[in-house]
Amino acid sequence: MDEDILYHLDLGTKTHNLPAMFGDIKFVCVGGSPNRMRAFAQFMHKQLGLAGDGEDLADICAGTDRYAMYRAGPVLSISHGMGIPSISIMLHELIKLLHHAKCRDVTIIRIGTSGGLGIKPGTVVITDTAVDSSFKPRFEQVVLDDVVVRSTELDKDLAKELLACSKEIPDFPTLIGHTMCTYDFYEGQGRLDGALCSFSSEKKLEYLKRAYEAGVRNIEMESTAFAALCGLCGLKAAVVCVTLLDRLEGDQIRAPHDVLWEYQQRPQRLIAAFILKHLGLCPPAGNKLFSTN
Ligand SMILES: O=P(O)(O)O[C@H]1O[C@H](CO)[C@@H](O)[C@H]1O
Ligand SMILES: O=c1cc[nH]c(=O)[nH]1
Repeated sequence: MDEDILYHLDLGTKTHNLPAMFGDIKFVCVGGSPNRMRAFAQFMHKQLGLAGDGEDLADICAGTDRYAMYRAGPVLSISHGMGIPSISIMLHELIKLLHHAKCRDVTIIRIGTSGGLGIKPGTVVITDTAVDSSFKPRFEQVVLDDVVVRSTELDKDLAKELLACSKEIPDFPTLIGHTMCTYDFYEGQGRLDGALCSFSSEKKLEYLKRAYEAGVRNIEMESTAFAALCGLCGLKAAVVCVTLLDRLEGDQIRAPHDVLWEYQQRPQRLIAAFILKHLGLCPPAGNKLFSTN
């Protein structure tokens, strides 16, 4: 193409010098919420010891209110909204952006929240395989009038490396497991508390227990599309989500806001440790990486 307009990011090959803006990016972190992704960029800014306090980082996609994007050194932090259609659009444009910018050896990580299955709330789950609602490692994409089935394998070595990094952060549990990706938060995740509910509590528990038996440890809404798209485009990818509740115990997220905020920081702290290790850096003295106090 003579020109590529990345419409939802408000960036383009003629309007922006993408190699100058992004050519040195090595880590891309994505997550649903714009505020979380700004907080992560500010946190990375401090961890990397960059100049200034990082409080006034500019939103690179400020010209659109679809997604928010921030950078801290070689780390790009982008929001993707909720659900597969939203993350798919963002990933198509992000992957083209990395291509136009001539980025090399990029690792991409989704840092999210999820519902846990049979594990303590606050546990961080590193996904080995993203599975669909039938516990199969596949993502079905409609292309023209065909349903194309794509693999959802993630990089196993990267998952193991992240688990090894988690050993240095002992104040929360981290484990590797399958992540189930659904098209909905309520009926699609077997919740009884939506506006509609068409099944019994017994049926719900029987389904969630079968998911647990199949190796599922958490449930969220983007991982299969993320794994499929990143895998096909040759990006090393990982999914790291904290669990906000145990779905075998209930449906509503009842933890207070300060607890939920601290939970959200757990994947961020793990990924910061991973990035610093890769860059051969140590966290600054008195930082909050290894302790919440
Ligand atoms: O915490 P984030 O990244 O938004 O992800 C999870 O939270 C949302 C639902 O509350 C879904 O998008 C789910 O995947
Ligand atoms: O239960 C939950 C919690 C967060 N995100 C989800 O998709 N499900």
